[in-house]
Amino acid sequence: MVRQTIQIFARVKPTKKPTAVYTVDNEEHSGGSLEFVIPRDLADGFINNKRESYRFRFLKVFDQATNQEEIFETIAKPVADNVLAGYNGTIFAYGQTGSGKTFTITGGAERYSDRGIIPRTLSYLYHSMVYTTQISYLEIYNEVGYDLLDPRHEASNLEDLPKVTIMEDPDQNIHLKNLSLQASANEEEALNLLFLGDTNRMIAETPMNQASTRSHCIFTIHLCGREPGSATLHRSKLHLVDLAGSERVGKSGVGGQILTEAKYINLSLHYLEQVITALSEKNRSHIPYRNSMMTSVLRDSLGGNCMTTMIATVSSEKTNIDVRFCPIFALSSSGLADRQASEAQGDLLKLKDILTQRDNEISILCWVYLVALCMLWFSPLFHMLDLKAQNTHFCSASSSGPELSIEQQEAFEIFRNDHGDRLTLEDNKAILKQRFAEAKALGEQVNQARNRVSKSFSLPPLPPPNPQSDTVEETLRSQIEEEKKNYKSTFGRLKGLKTEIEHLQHLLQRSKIKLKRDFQDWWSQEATRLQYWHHALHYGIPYYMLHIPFRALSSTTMSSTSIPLTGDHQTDADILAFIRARQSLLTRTGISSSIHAGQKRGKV
Ligand SMILES: Nc1ncnc2c1ncn2[C@@H]1O[C@H](COP(=O)(O)OP(=O)(O)OP(=O)(O)O)[C@@H](O)[C@H]1O
Repeated sequence: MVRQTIQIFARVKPTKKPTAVYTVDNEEHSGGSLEFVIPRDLADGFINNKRESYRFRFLKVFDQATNQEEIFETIAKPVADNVLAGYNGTIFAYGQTGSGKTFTITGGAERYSDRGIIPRTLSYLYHSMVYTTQISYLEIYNEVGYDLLDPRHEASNLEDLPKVTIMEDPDQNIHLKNLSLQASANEEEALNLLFLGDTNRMIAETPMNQASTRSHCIFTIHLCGREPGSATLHRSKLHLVDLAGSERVGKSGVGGQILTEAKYINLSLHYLEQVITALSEKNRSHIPYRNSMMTSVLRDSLGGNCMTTMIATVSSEKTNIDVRFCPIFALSSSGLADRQASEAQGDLLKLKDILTQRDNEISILCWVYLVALCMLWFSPLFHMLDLKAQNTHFCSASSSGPELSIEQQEAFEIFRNDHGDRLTLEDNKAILKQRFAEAKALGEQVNQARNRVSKSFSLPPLPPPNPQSDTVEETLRSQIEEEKKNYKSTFGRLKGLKTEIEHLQHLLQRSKIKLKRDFQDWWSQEATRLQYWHHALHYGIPYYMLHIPFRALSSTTMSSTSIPLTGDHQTDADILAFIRARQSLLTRTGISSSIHAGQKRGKV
């Protein structure tokens, strides 16, 4: 297996504020370099021997103008290709708080073109080949793991959520308990999971960044697929890691919970540095993975034939730049990046080596597989041969043959007599027969004892059935049936009554409304009538004249008087004119005489 080098790139965050003086130098063969010039601060004292220039080497340095597409093409695409080929991969964003790690890994929220490595990689993977894909999103906060895709995240406190724990099987494979693997059939589903996880992340405001991510987040894409035309399935995973911002505790001016978080963050970043430095050392046998949760989780995806890429994000703002305390520069100054730069030229050859090596490994694996298959087929034969050999061996050993090994002697221990001499096969058979007979006799005794015990504990026999109780039961049962029937019919009747009552209530309601309307009509007519009566009395017109139904008068007759029958705004003169007109009309039509007659008969 060819070991892959860990590749480290740097990205300078664009800024509008005054920047520290820095220069970027990207040479084709020797990689890139980033140099900062930080003038000595006189406030530090008269004697100040601090360095003013800091130069760091990376595989490539991306300056402020670099866009997200370029970052994906150079950094993430090669790793994604490697993952598609069946190898694990990890991409880290590493840097000070506010230097652009989340922007690089997830992306900015303002423009579509600001999409970061995760969305672009998902799009690339889904367009590359048909794979079954699963997503997990782990958050490591203060060295405790949480599942960011756990639906309970929104409703519960962090402490109430189940903690993700690391378990190791005998083959030293890592398993994460309580971390869900969510199947995502397409890019959209995967992006939804990313957004769900991002909303659940632990974010706090720090003096250096208003929305500083306080935890390490590992977005893992688990792939399972086969290359076209191949029957072999391969599994691989790609970890996209947004590390919590490293910060100088003194400088960030924080306390309380944020100070605790900062301590955890810095400590875990320190352990990560240790692992990365150890991986880059050629003859290093022990890699300290177990020191932190993050390195334990990423153990199978760091170093070896896994492609590990780091992008060191740098903010060139004067207030933020403190190269001496940014851990990534510690890595760079430890010579790791230097080594990588010089190794950059050999990468192409190495990749070729890897592929040849892989081909060799595959052919070796095929041979091993073939041999294993043969052994599986012939194993019964081998077993028979082995038994035969053992038998011969034993028979010869039991007489006067060669000495047995200690294990064989222990296995054959029962075949010795009281003096420790080995017995012949016939003797052994006899002993076994005798022991078998003894065991049988013992079994017999146990059975007898069991019978005795069960007899002494047996329950009294059941009383014979009582015919009288049967009839009582029968009567009771029929009574219950009768009651049930009664209940059913009563229930039916009640139901009918209820419907009837509801119907009557409805009718009542309607009658009430009608009555109200009739009363209102009657009342308005009565009011008008009273008004006329009042005027008639006033002007000496007999009461009976007003009792002639208004409808008895034809509309034509009324129109000739041009006085309306009813009206709220009639003047006294109008009403008087109406009464007079009615008086003359009654006289003309002769109705007044019949009224007189009726009045006399007491009908009016
Ligand atoms: N390359 C860039 N281009 C444009 N804006 C950027 C770039 N890098 C970062 N930013 C902006 O800078 C701000 C801080 O960036 P970001 O949140 O990614 O920093 P961070 O390193 O993840 O911080 P922390 O460690 O505190 O979470 C954001 O508003 C982000 O949009």
